[in-house]
Amino acid sequence: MSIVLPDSWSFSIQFAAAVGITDCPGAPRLEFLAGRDKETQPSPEGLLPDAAASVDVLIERHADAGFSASDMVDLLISHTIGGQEHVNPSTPNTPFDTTPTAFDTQFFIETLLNGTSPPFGGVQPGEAIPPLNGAFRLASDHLIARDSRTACLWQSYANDQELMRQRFRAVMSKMAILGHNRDDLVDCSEVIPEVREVKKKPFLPAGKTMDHIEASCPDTPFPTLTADPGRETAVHPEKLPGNATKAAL
Ligand code: HEM
Ligand SMILES: [Ca+2]
Repeated sequence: MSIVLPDSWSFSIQFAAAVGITDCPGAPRLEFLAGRDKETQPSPEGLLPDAAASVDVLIERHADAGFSASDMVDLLISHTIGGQEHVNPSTPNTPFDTTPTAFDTQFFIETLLNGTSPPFGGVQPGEAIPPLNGAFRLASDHLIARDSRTACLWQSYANDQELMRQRFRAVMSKMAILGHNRDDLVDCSEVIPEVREVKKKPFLPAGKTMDHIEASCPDTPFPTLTADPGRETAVHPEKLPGNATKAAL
């Protein structure tokens, strides 16, 4: 049997995301459903969540789209392989954790380190002080990591790669069918490549101790982690994959 699939931007975006993350050790193998219609209208202004917004507003925005506060945390697992160039253009290509090429739990550890390294030129709207030179922290991630509604789930991922991976797969399946009837789509998950394991165990960046963790879940202590040896870690964005070319331009 052959299936004719309509080509569409949403097909390409979903497919590229599901295939793309398999390049990062630790990523889940996402479900991939094909068969979306062509959609040519731009999204209305103001619908995307703003890194400078309060947690109340961010929770409301996600609720509008059918996502709970816990779903919002689960979607933010994506930031373990993220970075920025538009929130503070004076520090382009700065990552959200020290391992932006690994789909690991470092994002949930490092967002809870206290902020000690203000960017040269000052903190911009949507930015919070990062814990390491060369790293970047979104104000939204900083607040959600510490908010009483989300802090315990946030912390639960700090030392649990498998839970984090499973929850990301589940919430991405939910996001993928927004505005669609699941039964109208075709499950093509088998075309998504196999994934690799992340080798390194969760750690504190060199130079940090447990005293630098701003533990924010009253129910459970933050897991005890060991710091990498050596001098305090500095993140060197120009050494990240893909950035060498950008730096040379
Ligand atoms: C509270 C919700 C969210 C906020 C406020 C937020 C905000 C941001 C901002 C401001 C950036 C930097 C963009 C730039 O300067 O180039 C970013 C990057 C990124 N975000 Fe989010 N985001 C949110 C949710 C999500 C979700 C749901 C996903 C995917 C499931 C996601 C995936 C990413 C990725 C992969 C990057 C890195 C892009 C790159 O490296 O070029 N984010 N986010
Ligand atoms: Ca990472």
